[in-house]
Amino acid sequence: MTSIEKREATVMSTLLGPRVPAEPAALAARVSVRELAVRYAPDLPLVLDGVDLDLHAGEVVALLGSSGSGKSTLMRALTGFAPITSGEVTVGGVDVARLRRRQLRGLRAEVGQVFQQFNLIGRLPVLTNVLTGALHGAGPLNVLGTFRSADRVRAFELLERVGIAHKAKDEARSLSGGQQQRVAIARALMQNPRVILADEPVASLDPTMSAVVLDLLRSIARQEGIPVLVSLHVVPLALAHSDRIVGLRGGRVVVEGSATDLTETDLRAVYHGAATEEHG
Ligand SMILES: Nc1ncnc2c1ncn2[C@@H]1O[C@H](COP(=O)(O)OP(=O)(O)OP(=O)(O)O)[C@@H](O)[C@H]1O
Repeated sequence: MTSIEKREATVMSTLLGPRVPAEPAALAARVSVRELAVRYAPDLPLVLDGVDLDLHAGEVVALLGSSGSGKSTLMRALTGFAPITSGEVTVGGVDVARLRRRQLRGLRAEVGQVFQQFNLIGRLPVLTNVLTGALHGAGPLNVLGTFRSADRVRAFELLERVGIAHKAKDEARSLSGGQQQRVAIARALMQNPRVILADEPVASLDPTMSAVVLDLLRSIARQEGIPVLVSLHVVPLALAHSDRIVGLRGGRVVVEGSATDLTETDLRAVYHGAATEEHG
């Protein structure tokens, strides 16, 4: 350790207090949710109630639940877009509820998001769409509206990674749904994300393309070590393309476990249970 490093270490330990043995990086959850409750307004009921969730490097976790069970709200809470009424949400060790607006922007820059409707800029070339992922960070756009060449190289590599580099110059709107979703994934990767949140990413795709996109997310999770949280409405897709399942019903986690161990009873708890409660 140099003398500067020693001085920094002393300052940090003064600021942070005695050193607590850290969890090994590979075991520490990238995302941790504890006893999360969300209420959108004081006069509205809880939308999430006592939710626990961990996301680890390299895993795909599928979020199941009927419409209105709180899947999107849980994802929004991870980026501070849903109010954290009580409980704790940490992303990369950062307590989301404590962040000020500017810090929240920083956090969002490190969270890759993939949506059902792709959210690309249709009239812009595919490569430019991927490059916009870099804008979340330091803003490498210069006054002429062009991007740094290093970013262009990286964006092209990411298009190769998702298998559509040959479409780099095409307008995004000219691509098929499956291709557009792969552009959206490349854009998310351009952010060098700590985690990827995919909210119903295959709801607009046919079964073949759904499998391609979910396979891609899984290979990214494994190869890049990025946890992926994906909400899905099609149970067989969740079973085939995720490592773990978290089932929400009425804002509570009612099922949590390995995708290979999910039983009919578990599924009933997630779906039929809700219907029984509502209509019974
Ligand atoms: N901004 C908001 N203000 C008030 N209530 C909201 C808001 N957003 C969502 N809700 C309510 O929270 C509940 C959960 O909604 P959410 O969108 O999280 O469910 P979901 O499981 O993602 O549903 P879907 O599968 O239909 O997308 C619903 O009752 C919804 O009406």
